[in-house]
Amino acid sequence: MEGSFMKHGRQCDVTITKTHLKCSLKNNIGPNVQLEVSLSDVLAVQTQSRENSNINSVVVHYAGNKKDKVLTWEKLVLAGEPELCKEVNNVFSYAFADRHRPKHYLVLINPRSGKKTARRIFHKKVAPLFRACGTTFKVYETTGPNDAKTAFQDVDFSTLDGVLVVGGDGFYSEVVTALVLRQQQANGIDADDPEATLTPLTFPVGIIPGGSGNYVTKYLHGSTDPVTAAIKIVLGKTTPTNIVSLHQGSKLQAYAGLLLGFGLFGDMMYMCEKYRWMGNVRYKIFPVKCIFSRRLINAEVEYLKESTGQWHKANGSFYSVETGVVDLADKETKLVPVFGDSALNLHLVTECPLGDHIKQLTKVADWVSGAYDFNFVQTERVLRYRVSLASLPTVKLAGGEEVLADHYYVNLDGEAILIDKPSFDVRLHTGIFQIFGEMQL
Ligand SMILES: Nc1ncnc2c1ncn2[C@@H]1O[C@H](COP(=O)(O)OP(=O)(O)OP(=O)(O)O)[C@@H](O)[C@H]1O
Repeated sequence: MEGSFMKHGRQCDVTITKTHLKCSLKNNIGPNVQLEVSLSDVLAVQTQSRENSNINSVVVHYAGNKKDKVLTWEKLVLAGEPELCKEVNNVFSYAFADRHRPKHYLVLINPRSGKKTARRIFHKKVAPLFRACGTTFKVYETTGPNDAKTAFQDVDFSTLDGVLVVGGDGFYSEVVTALVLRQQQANGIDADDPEATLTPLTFPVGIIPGGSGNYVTKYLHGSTDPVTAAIKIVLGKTTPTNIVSLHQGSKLQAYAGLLLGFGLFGDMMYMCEKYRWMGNVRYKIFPVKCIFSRRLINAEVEYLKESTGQWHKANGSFYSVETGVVDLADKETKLVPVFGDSALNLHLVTECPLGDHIKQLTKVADWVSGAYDFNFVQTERVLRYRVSLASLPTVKLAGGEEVLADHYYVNLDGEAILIDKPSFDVRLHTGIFQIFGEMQL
């Protein structure tokens, strides 16, 4: 369709094709200003009638592209005769007839995430966008750790188009764990059984970054901007993602959606959690301190190889036993994140000179390819693995239970989990849910 509107008192000729909206804004002192918006970037269209006037307006909300993969919420306001505005609205309704956009969300906010700004981020930057796009939401603010599941009481999950997490990676993992557990309970599956096959979630999960690291959003959108994340959620495209279960004894500890690292990474996270009051500066101090006091841990690692379907064994002393749930794969000179891979890359880091170790860790931190191509890093593509710490000293508790005498930790999505049993199990569960957004390579 074609039509002439007014924009800020100037004539604006609009053409809407099957794929684009094109505007040509008359400019008296220079060439006309052209604007072209792909219909796939249109977030919503509203028509507004003006009191005591025979002119209405159409507001087109769309995603604008800034540099560094950041998206902006843009509005094009066009004034025109009521019939013309109605026609524009009809054209968009027709063009969008077969597109499914989420309509109703459950939003969980961790008010203590990062710099404690998650609440403000959601209400000031995200909620107005959702409202403009006609989406409704129910908000729950947690009152402390492990409170996310309280939000699920009285929620009819069949009416939800998604659950949104406003916070950091640790909170994402807490919410995902609570959602996956709820789904298993509803389907009579014992999540404490490491052999259990999990039932997937029936709705996508989205993240509005509000934490300190925000790596899941960084990996997925290439930016940690909350408006970009909100726009991706409104656009409704999703990516399948995996989780990894961590079992100790006969108990599920948690599900990880980002990473799981035992040894050095666990120690680093434990120290960062212990000194949380120091703010983000702790992430600069303690990783370095932990590298200089790195400890070798005697362990036997059994792993189920993807290629052979057979169990294999590695015995020795390791600085770390680590896996990315979102894998990092070599692509030209960079490491790029891979969601929903068919296997885990298990990295076993063995004895090596400190300088080489720092070089290797720096490559990982800088996302440089070849970060795992060192002779002291053994990498295997696995579906699951078991770490046995049977050779480490243990003590008997009053109740007779035997626990490890020293403290060891797993870094699970940025949270430190104490490993006090002589073994733990890690298992990949593929395609357990969809996450809002598309990979930006
Ligand atoms: N209301 C709350 N008060 C205190 N802690 C909370 C609350 N709600 C959730 N938590 C806990 O806070 C922990 C950290 O939260 P989150 O991941 O959002 O922030 P972060 O650690 O600053 O960010 P990142 O993980 O990206 O570095 C989570 O493990 C979560 O269980």
